[in-house]
Amino acid sequence: MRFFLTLPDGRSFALEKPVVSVGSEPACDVVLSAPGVKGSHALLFRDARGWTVSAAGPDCDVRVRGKRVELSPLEPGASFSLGKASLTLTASEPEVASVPSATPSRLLGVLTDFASRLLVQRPASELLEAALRGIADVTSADVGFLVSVEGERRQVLGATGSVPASVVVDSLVDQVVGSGTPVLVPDVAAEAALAGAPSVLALRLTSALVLPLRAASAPLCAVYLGRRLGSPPFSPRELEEAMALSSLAALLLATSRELTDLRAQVDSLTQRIAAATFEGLIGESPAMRNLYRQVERLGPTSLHVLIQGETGTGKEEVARALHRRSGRRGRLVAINCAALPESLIERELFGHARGAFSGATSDRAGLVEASDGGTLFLDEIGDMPLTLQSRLLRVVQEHEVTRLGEHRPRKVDMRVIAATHQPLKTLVARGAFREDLLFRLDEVRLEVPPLRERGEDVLLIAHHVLKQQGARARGFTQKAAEALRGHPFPGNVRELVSRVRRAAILASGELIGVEDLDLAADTAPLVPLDEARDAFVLRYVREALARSGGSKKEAARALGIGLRSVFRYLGEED
Ligand SMILES: Nc1ncnc2c1ncn2[C@@H]1O[C@H](COP(=O)(O)OP(=O)(O)OP(=O)(O)O)[C@@H](O)[C@H]1O
Repeated sequence: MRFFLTLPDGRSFALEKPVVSVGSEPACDVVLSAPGVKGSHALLFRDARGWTVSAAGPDCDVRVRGKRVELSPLEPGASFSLGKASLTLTASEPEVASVPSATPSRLLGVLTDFASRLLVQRPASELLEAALRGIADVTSADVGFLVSVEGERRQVLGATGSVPASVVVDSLVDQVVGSGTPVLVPDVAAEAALAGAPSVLALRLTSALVLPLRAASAPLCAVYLGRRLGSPPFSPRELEEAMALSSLAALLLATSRELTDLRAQVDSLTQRIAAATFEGLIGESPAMRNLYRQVERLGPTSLHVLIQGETGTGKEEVARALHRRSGRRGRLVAINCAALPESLIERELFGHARGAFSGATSDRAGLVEASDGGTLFLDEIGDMPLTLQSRLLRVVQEHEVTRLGEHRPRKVDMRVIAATHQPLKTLVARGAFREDLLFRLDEVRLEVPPLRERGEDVLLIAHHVLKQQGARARGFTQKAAEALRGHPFPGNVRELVSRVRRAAILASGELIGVEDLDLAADTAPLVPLDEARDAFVLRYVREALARSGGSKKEAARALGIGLRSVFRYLGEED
């Protein structure tokens, strides 16, 4: 059954779309100029029960049998009025027997195929081919092809049979690409403008259906379906089914593209991480590369090293890297001076003789002896009690240790690496740290930069942690990546690692979002504007410095400010 709208001037408008707009504006499907007819006055739409008329707004006068209505079903033959214009819905049997529209099982088959392709990732070209085959099958098209349109460039991406090259320069394809809406031509012969179209001639078509297929940022495609002599024309119902499938296919393509992009991103990050890894440390920022060079140079020497950096920046990792690069055959023995009470540090470090204190039931070597031939790592050296510092000085200076309760010193060959987040010079000034010990430990100093000055390293480490977790999520949303880059990370790498680990457990999809990382910007406490501005300027200047490999001159040039300003913002004297 085909439906028509008979207009006041006797013209008949075929209702071939499921929704038809009526009004005085030229953009409407049915343009009516009569008193009382608004720009966009009414919509006619079709569902399983038939056609319904609906007023487009509260001031649009729509009447059925003289009664004003907002919404009213229309029987075939029913008249209704829009303003002063009277219209009638008429129905007629199609002149040619129609092809039975896709049976539910055929539609279901195509839908199932689409769904299964969502699960098994295929290349986009394969998905497009499958979409074309599915749509051509459901609409019982005699021919079908798919053209991609990128500017002037057109390309046949797939076809159900052989398709001459001339069809790509086709006015129907132009029309669909230009408007982004489908075109249904039930009877090509009746449309003089189309009768000579290359596709119609080359494929000997009697009826055509052309649909747009757009998948996110992918180039627009047109699905061209045709029927030949002997086949009935395409129907509006087939147009609807084809459009539904084309939308689904677009979704399928968009998802496939997203997954492909994500995989490519993960692959490239994996390669970047591999190239940016040095002895367990990850980072490709100039600051970290500089650190790697220093570790490489200092590793094989026997110089004592003082590692300075904020908490959680990776000082212990740097100490381990130095030890591995030292070639020393012994172990790296670590002690955290902040974690133990004074008496325990003493026993742990220096060892004791049997009976040295109550409970000392046997002789025991300390960590200093255990590091013989290797490295002694003294973490949080700033917290080493003053009373123990002189004993430690002897160890560092003389390379000998005396166990508690003994008088005989024992020779040890170890290298000392100490780490601290505290400014030891200030501790010396306060009398809390021995200056002579500082000189001994500070033969060379390594600065581990805070994470916020390492640029993209944040993302590399985040991806590495995610991979290590073996989580379902394989990446971060754009917003989450931006939030990670913008977060100041007061707890440095340790904070980053724990945030990502937690997010990996919480995230339910392929990508970790800002909410999973608990980094929503608006949850941060507000600070006075001046403070926020200063903090931002400092961070930005440091970032510029990091990107310019530490060159203040280059950073100044990149920021468009003078060299003196760079010093000023960094709080340094020039
Ligand atoms: N560059 C890096 N790449 C990857 N992981 C890192 C990096 N730096 C540190 N980590 C990880 O971050 C965590 C903290 O590092 P580490 O314990 O070495 O920091 P720290 O500066 O010694 O901390 P603290 O100041 O508390 O002693 C560890 O899990 C470590 O493996």
